[in-house]
Amino acid sequence: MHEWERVQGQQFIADIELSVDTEVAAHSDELDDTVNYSDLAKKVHSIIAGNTFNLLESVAQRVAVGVLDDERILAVKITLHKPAADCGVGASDVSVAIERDRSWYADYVNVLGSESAEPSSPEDEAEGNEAGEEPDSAMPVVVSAPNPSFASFAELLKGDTETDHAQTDDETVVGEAEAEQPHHIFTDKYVLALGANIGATQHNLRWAVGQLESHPLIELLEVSPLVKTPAALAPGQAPQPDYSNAIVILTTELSVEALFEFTQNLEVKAGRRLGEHWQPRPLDIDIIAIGNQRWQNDRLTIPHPRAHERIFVLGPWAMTDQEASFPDGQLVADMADALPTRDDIVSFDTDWLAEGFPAAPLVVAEEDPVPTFTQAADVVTETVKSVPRRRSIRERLQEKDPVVAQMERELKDGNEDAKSVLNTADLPAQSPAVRTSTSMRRVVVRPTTTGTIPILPPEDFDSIISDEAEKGK
Ligand SMILES: Nc1ncnc2c1ncn2[C@@H]1O[C@H](COP(=O)(O)OP(=O)(O)OP(=O)(O)O)[C@@H](O)[C@H]1O
Ligand SMILES: Nc1nc2c(c(=O)[nH]1)N=C(CO)CN2
Repeated sequence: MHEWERVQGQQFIADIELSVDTEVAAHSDELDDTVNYSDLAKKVHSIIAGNTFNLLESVAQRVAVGVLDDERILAVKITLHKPAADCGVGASDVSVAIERDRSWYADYVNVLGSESAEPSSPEDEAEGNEAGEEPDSAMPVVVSAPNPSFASFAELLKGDTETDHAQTDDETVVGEAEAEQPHHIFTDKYVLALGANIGATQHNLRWAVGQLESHPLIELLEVSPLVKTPAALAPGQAPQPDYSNAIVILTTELSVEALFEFTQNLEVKAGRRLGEHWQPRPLDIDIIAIGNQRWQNDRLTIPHPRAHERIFVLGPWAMTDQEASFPDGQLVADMADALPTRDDIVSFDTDWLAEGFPAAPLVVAEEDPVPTFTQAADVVTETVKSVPRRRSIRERLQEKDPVVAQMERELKDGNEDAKSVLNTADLPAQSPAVRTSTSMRRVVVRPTTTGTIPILPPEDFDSIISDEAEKGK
């Protein structure tokens, strides 16, 4: 494909042959029981017109994925014509024909799903430890606390940016290594929000980022710091442990539906149970935004309908991409700063991927009850109108988190549920670490480092806060 063709556009003609079971529709005579060719034509049109491709083969394959997103379609043959192809001897029709079926689609969507190790239980992990090594019973997450005097989310990590990206001898910049590889041609940035508030939260979030990172059709661009916030609850919902959340920004050749299916599978593999809305969860992945696209179907609404009021989405997103905006032009950083829950980020960790990507999630066994807490967590309701009680970050850090305190007490009393909630049994790292980044740059990979992070007594936060403030200058 020539450069001018990509810039000026060109005409394509797609012949699409579907393999569909027509038996049901033949009996019912209902349009809903078969594939509506008008809907399909619109979809194929939006795939071809809405993306930039280098090769006819890429266009054809992307159309095949879009067609097979409808699981009633068993197989598809696509012949894609370019009637005005410039072959150097005058325009002539050039075409590519491909055939794809459901089993190809399943592999395509879950390329790694079939290869990755089976989820392991916390018990397996404990057994798998190196000789004599005790699982770390310390609270592993809080390594850095927000600077209480930060001016805005966009400014928050500015001081960190250079250090984060200074390349040392043993780091490889993925962007440079990739320079020789073909570039992904899909330009829209996909913004995903990851969250977890039960089980091995940090472990499972790192695993999920690793799964996205190693999917051959996904190019990971950015991962935000891991932020901790009180659970936003529906009115009347029982208290829950605090959430850990992060934003991942990527581009992909998967269709939105295929990406969604992949992320839903990750949630299931991490042990997500179906049930109550907004129940505590070991892994949640939402698609927050896709470039400036705005649309809705029966499974997805883009942008995510509740993203604009969630500090655990806007905060880490703004820290990662200071220029990010919603399709209406509003800056994510401004929206984060305007939220009444702005100060609810009790801590954030910019180095949370340093230990690399675990090979498998840690799953709390199906029969285990979801842990219950006898002491209330901070409860905020997720509507901007009801402003939650606000405490300063400093206050929050000085008081011990009530849920953590409660769980530590329960741990002392030998309560195993509390142990799993305290995220105590992270696997050793399996692959190079991706550092979180704080501006729109390529992900930096460096060799794995291991080590445990001790619980910090509250008084140590003061020195962290002043160090952070120093760094921010
Ligand atoms: N942008 C989106 N990203 C992810 N899921 C979405 C999106 N838009 C709509 N959904 C739908 O939401 C469903 C998830 O519902 P569920 O009750 O589990 O939501 P949740 O993740 O618990 O809460 P929330 O969507 O408020 O974060 C998905 O099955 C999906 O169909
Ligand atoms: N802090 C926080 N609260 C939540 C979250 C979340 O990710 N973080 N997700 C929810 C349902 O998706 C409900 N409440």
